[in-house]
Amino acid sequence: MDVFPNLLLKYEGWCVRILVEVKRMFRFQLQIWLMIHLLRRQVIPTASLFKFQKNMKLPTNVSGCNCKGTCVDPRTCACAKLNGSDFPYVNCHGGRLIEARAVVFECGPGCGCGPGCVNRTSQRGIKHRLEVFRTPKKGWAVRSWDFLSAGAPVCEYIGVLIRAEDTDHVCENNYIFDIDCLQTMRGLDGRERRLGDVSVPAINNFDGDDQKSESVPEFCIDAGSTGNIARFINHSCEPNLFVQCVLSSHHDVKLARVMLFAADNIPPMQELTYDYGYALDSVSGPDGKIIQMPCYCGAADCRKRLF
Ligand SMILES: C[S@@+](CC[C@H](N)C(=O)[O-])C[C@H]1O[C@@H](n2cnc3c(N)ncnc32)[C@H](O)[C@@H]1O
Repeated sequence: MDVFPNLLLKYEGWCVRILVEVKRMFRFQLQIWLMIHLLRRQVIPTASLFKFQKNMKLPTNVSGCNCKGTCVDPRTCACAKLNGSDFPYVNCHGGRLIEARAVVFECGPGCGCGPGCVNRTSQRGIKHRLEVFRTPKKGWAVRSWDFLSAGAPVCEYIGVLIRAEDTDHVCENNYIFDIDCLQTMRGLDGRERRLGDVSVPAINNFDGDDQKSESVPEFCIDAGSTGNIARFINHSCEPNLFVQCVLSSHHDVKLARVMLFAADNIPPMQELTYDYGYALDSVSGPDGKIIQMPCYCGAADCRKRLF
């Protein structure tokens, strides 16, 4: 008489076990599907970490402001003072850069304020859904699934921080970004033309005109082997992003962080581009001969060459 309830119990046990197994398999499959989907579409939601070349001496951290929580008063915040007694960001939608500057001084590890401070806007990683896609003539490119409003931080240019002299022997690396805040500011087809007057702070021997002729980058970011989505962003002669040098932990402009911000309101799925800022005939090969590269940005005022 007891056999029947025992069988029922056993059957129930099997059912539960099967259900648990199916659930586990489903979860595993879902994970694999998500991974394949992300890899295929290359939607990369977060920024990767910076790496440094061996033997690279990094500048010491500066002591920052004494604010608490979030910085609000530009008259008392030491970091705001470095930005001309103003905050470079407006506190909306996680921070928007008001205007392009030679350098933005953000709050850093030496500051009293917390991670929610508006003057740490560029330090919060990628906030928009960016996608790498294939173009017919320019290889890979980047677009956003989300609307980007003017001044929104898009991503940092991440890679291995190296000395510029160590790239001289490197041929065929399309992913090297020279850290040159003056060039970024005053580049041939750069932001200056688009944005008119910009502030160049007189600090740390970085006072614009005097340095103009000496502007030779000492360091660069090599995203050839390690990088993030920024390495896939193409050049345009009429870009919708701009490069902004940012200092947060130290004040060495030669080693500034390189951030890309939206220059305009950018509708979803529009290719994201910035001005690489090359001067024409400025790139030569190992034999010393000038190399030219055609530009396929398609802008009405395209220079027809990247360099
Ligand atoms: C930083 S990578 C950008 C991502 C690259 N398209 C890829 O497939 O990896 C720079 C290289 O992309 C190509 N590129 C970028 N912008 C271009 C443009 N406007 N016209 C032609 N080629 C471009 C050039 O080969 C350039 O050296």
